[in-house]
Amino acid sequence: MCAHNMTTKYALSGFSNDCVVCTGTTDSIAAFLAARTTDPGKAVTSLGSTLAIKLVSRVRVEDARFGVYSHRLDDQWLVGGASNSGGVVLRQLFSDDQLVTLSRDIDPSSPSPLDYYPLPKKGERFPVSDPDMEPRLEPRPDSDAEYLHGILESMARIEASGYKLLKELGATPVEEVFTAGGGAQNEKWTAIRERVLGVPVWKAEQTEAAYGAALLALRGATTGS
Ligand SMILES: Nc1ncnc2c1ncn2[C@@H]1O[C@H](COP(=O)(O)OP(=O)(O)O)[C@@H](O)[C@H]1O
Ligand SMILES: O=C(CO)[C@H](O)[C@H](O)COP(=O)(O)O
Repeated sequence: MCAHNMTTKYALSGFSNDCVVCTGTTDSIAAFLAARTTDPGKAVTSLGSTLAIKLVSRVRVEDARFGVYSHRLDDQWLVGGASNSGGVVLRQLFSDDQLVTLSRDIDPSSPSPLDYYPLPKKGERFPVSDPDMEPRLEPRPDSDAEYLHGILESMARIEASGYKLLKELGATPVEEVFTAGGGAQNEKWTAIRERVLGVPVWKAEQTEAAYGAALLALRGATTGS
C-alpha cells in the first residue's frame, strides 16, 4: 500500500491537489478484506464470474502445478487460487431471475447425483491446472432445477477440493468460510456448500470487493504505509 499527494499534473485532470491516491489490490483480495476476518483458518470464497478462494494461513504455500499462491497479510499469509468455474457459467445457462426462482426448488440437504465440471470454455487454473480441461455439463436432466442443483453442487466440490489441496500443501486448515460476490446471495448454494465443505459457511456482511478496496485506501491514507 502507498499513498501520494496528487501532483499538479493530476490536478489538471480535475482532482484537487490534496487528493490522496492509494494503490489497490485484486478483486478477490479486496473481497477478503471486505469480510474483515483475519484469524488463521478463516477464509473467503468469492463467487463472482469465477470461484476464488483466500485462506488465512500461518504458513506460506506456493505451487504452480495447482495454481496455488500466497500473498502476505501483515505477519500471516493469504493462500489460495482461482478456478475458472463460477458465475459466468451460470450466466451462460440461466438468467439471474431464473437462478432465484429455480433455486427455490432445490433441497440443499439432498446431495445431487449429477457430476459436472462447469467451465465457460476449455481450461482450468485451480485446484487443477490444466489448460486443456474441457467443460463437463452433460447429461442435462429434464428439470432445470435439478440441473442447477447439479451445477451448484459440482462447483461446491471444486471449492472443497481447493481447500483440501491447500491443507495438503501445508496451509492452516480451513475452519470457517465467508462468501462474497453475486453467488453469496444464494442461500440454497450456501447450504449446499456448507454440507460439501463440512465447515460453517456464511454470507459475508459486506459482499462487494469495492468495500475492501475502500478499507485498503482508508488504511493507506491514514497510515501512509
Ligand atoms: N441467485 C444467484 N445464485 C447464484 N449465482 C448468482 C445469483 N445471482 C447472480 N449470480 C452470479 O453472480 C455473478 C456476478 O457476481 P459478481 O460478484 O458481480 O461477479 P464479477 O464481479 O466477478 O463479475 C454472475 O456471474 C451470476 O451468475
Ligand atoms: O479470476 C479472477 C478474476 O477474474 C480472480 O479473481 C483472480 O485471478 C484472482 O487473483 P488474485 O488471487 O491475485 O486475487
